[in-house]
This record gives sequence, C-alpha cells and structure tokens, in this order.
Amino acid sequence: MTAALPENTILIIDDNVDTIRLLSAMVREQGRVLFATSGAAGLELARLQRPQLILLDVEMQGMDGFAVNEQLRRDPDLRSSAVIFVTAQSSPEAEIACLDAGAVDFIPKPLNAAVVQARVRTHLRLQAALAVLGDLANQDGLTGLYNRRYFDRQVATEFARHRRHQLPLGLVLVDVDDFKLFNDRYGHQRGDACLREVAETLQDGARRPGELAARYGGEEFVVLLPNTTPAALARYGDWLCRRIGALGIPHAAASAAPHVTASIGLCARIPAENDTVQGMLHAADMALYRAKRAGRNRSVLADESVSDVPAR
Ligand SMILES: Nc1nc2c(ncn2[C@@H]2O[C@H](COP(=O)(O)OP(=O)(O)OP(=O)(O)O)[C@@H](O)[C@H]2O)c(=O)[nH]1
Repeated sequence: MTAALPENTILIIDDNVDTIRLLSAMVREQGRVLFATSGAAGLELARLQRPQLILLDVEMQGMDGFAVNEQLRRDPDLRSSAVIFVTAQSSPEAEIACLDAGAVDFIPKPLNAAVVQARVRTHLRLQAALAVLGDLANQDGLTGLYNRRYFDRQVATEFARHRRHQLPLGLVLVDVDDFKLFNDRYGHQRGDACLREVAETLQDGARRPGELAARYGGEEFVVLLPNTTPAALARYGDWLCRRIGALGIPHAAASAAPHVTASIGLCARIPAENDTVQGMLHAADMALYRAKRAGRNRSVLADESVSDVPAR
C-alpha cells in the first residue's frame, strides 16, 4: 500500500540569493535542493513538492520566517515538513523562540558547512523514521491494507471534495461469506491467509489514483472509488465478486459455493448538502445485508443511488 520512499527534498527559503547559493552548495549531496526567495513563493513550492526539510530564513522582507512557519504548521498538508530556522540572531532567547514556534532545529549564521550538514543529516533521518511510523499507523497488521482509522480520514476528505465538485462517490463494503464456518473448519491460520488473499485482490482492484482499499474490521473490507457512477460501481461489484470466487480457496462448509465467496454492498452518490459519510456507509451496509439475504456471493447496489450522471 505504501509508495516507495521519495528522494529527500530540501527547500531553502531565503530572500538573500548569496545565502541560498551557499546553503545549496552545503546540502546538495543530501537531497534534491529547491529554493524560494520569498515566504509566499516558499509556501507555494512546499505545497507542490512536499519537502522533508525546510531551511527557513528568519529575517526576510515582507513575510518573515515566523509567519511562514506559522502557515506551514497550520496547513495539514504541510505540517509534516520539518523546519530548521536559519538566523543571525544567536541569543538563547532567539533560539528558544525558534523552537517554541515548532521548528525542529536552529542553524546560526555565519554558516558552517559541517554544522549545517550534520543538522540536515540528523533531521532527514528523523523524518524518514517518522514517515515509516506514519505508514505503520495507517496500515492493517494482518493484510497490509490501509486500516479503518486511515479510511475514516480519507473518506471524510473525499466525501467533502465530491460534494464540493458535485461528483458521484463510490463506496464498496465487502464481507467474506460464512467466514466463521471457514475458521471452524480450516483453523484460524488458514482464515488469516484467506483474508490476506482477499485483501490482495481488493488492492489489485483499487490501483487508480484516489482509489483506496482498507480493512474495515474482522472479515469486512471497504473500497473507496472516486468519481464513480452507480452503473460503473455495479459493474465493479460484479467483477470483484467474480475475482474473489476465482481465487478458488476451498470452503466446503460455505452455503453459496464450495469455495470462498464474498457479499458486496455498493453505494454511489453525489453527496447532497445534508448527506453524511455515515449515511452512505449505512446505505452500503443495507445493500450488503440484502446481498447476504439473497444467498450471498453477489453484489447489490443501494436503492437510492442516482443514475443520471456521466459514466466513469
Ligand atoms: N482468521 C481470522 N478470522 C477472523 C478475523 N477477524 C474476524 N474473524 C472471524 O470472522 C468471523 C465472522 O463471522 P460472522 O460475523 O458470524 O460472519 P460469517 O460467518 O462470515 O457469516 P456471513 O457474514 O453471514 O456470511 C468470526 O468467526 C471472526 O472470528 C481475523 O483477523 N482472522
């Protein structure tokens, strides 16, 4: 689920071109170096490039380093970039003010190459460790898919985005059929292996940008499909059902087939003003319930889904 770690990116924000040149030369071996000569340009670049580390001049014309840092800290997308303040003010008070503002470190001017490199190295290492921890916190330990915590965050963001742009959002609940009987018959370890295989199938079927498969709990999974019409979602549900069946995992005690199958509840909607994520999940859950009641091993689209939106 996790993309390969990107190369380290270091952004220098300083209104003095000579300082930028000097700092760039000092840190260029340690990552890709970008620079901006004003706070506003620096924020713009940070938004586009998501640097691991920002070397931020405190005393700049216009927006000073503290103001830039405040905006960085406030923006959830930028908060993970570590800021090292660079300043000619080397009093203990100035140093404390930098750290209190949320910077991870402080580099005094005049610049010393060895000190700059050591600090940058340390914080790039810490950033890499934090990125690994962040990924683990979002991951389900058994299947490697995203966990429910991460899904809850993403679905809220996507729901709001789809409402803003009036696009249909697709939600898929997948529940492995008669899984208690599978565990009873084949044991918990084979049960775990089965869940991993189903998870892999879901992951394979959610590779387009913005698509996301997560473990929702126990033997239940959820897939989020941006900009997906009810008709396209119904096709996806049928396809997924067939793919899970085609894994051919024997399940002699199952009611729908002699192999592992899944029931799938689908909901695709353009979120209305008074809609909620919970409302969509509830609709998908009701559809899943109907799939179970109708004999399992099938996908069912929630009743109220709109169908007059362009095809995906
Ligand atoms: N092996 C394994 N089993 C799990 C895991 N999480 C949940 N389960 C089992 O999944 C089973 C789910 O059972 P039920 O909720 O009764 O549903 P079901 O047997 O799949 O029946 P239907 O959903 O009606 O088809 C329970 O026996 C749980 O113990 C897991 O991580 N590993």
